Amino acid sequence: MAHLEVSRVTKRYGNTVAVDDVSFSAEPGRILGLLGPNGAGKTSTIRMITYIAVPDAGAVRYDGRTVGPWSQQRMGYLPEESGLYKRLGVKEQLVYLGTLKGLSRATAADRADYWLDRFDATDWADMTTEELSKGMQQKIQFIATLLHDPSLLIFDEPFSGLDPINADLLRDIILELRRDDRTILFASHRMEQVEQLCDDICLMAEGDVVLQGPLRDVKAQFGQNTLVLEFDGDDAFIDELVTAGQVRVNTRSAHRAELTLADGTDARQVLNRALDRTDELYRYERVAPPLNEIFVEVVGEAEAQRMREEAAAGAA
Ligand SMILES: Nc1ncnc2c1ncn2[C@@H]1O[C@H](COP(=O)(O)OP(=O)(O)OP(=O)(O)O)[C@@H](O)[C@H]1O
Repeated sequence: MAHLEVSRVTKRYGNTVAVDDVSFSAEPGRILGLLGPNGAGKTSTIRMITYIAVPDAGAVRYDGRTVGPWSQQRMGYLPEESGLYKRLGVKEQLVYLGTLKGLSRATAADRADYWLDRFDATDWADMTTEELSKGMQQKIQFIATLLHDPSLLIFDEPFSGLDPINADLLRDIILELRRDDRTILFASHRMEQVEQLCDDICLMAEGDVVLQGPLRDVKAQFGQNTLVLEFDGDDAFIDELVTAGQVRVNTRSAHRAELTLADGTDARQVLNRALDRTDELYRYERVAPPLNEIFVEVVGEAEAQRMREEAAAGAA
């Protein structure tokens, strides 16, 4: 079974240790979320997996063998920045990129047609990349990543620039690839996306892995300190709880709030307050914290805030 193993890798640039003794593995049929703020070392790690860079120490193995030019043929990498040729036609470019990965022109053309159709992009086949919107370019780049049928896929912020409909389409295709037993690595700042899509996570900060494992196990470690409330009526009780230091607000809208209990606060106090102040409390649930809160706990509020700002900037 094809399997990716990153084993004690270190990468330095001058005095900067971009990646410091990092280990993790990724399995077929699962999606591993590589998560962390800017500068955490995600891109440097991906560059070693894809053999664009070589580790100063440690090794990356795919299917038991150290990565090299051989493994590049079996990997598909969607980088954060577009790597398309602006002046080439969409299909012409896909065929060319396919031949670079070892496909015959005929096979590359057939696969390009198939994927253009799946992405509802057949009409763009003769347009040049520079004529396309950022979201359309992202779809073409995604197709280029899949064309040679790689068994390992690495997606760096794959949803950037996509509207919700296309993001759903992309998500469906990623899940289809997972069902097809590909090994998938998904790097992102967007914790809610990682949470929705990933089976396993690897959280990096400043070159180190600070948390890793199956998402469900990671969440279970952090207990059920989160409350989901849905209600009708006045929501001022939430402000009172915040002012009293009993909860923090994760998300809040007119009839729904997701709150994190402060240490030492009894969930019952919050329940009683909600019952007392709202017209109707129609949902009260204790759940594991969202990934965002886990991140706050592990790396601190300042770093988490920085990452939320980056995610917001990336989504704009
Ligand atoms: N080619 C390079 N030369 C010098 N320093 C580098 C180089 N590439 C990365 N670094 C440094 O290494 C550290 C890790 O960077 P890296 O790009 O791997 O992080 P990242 O987690 O991918 O961040 P981002 O989310 O911004 O892509 C940073 O301090 C960065 O400045």
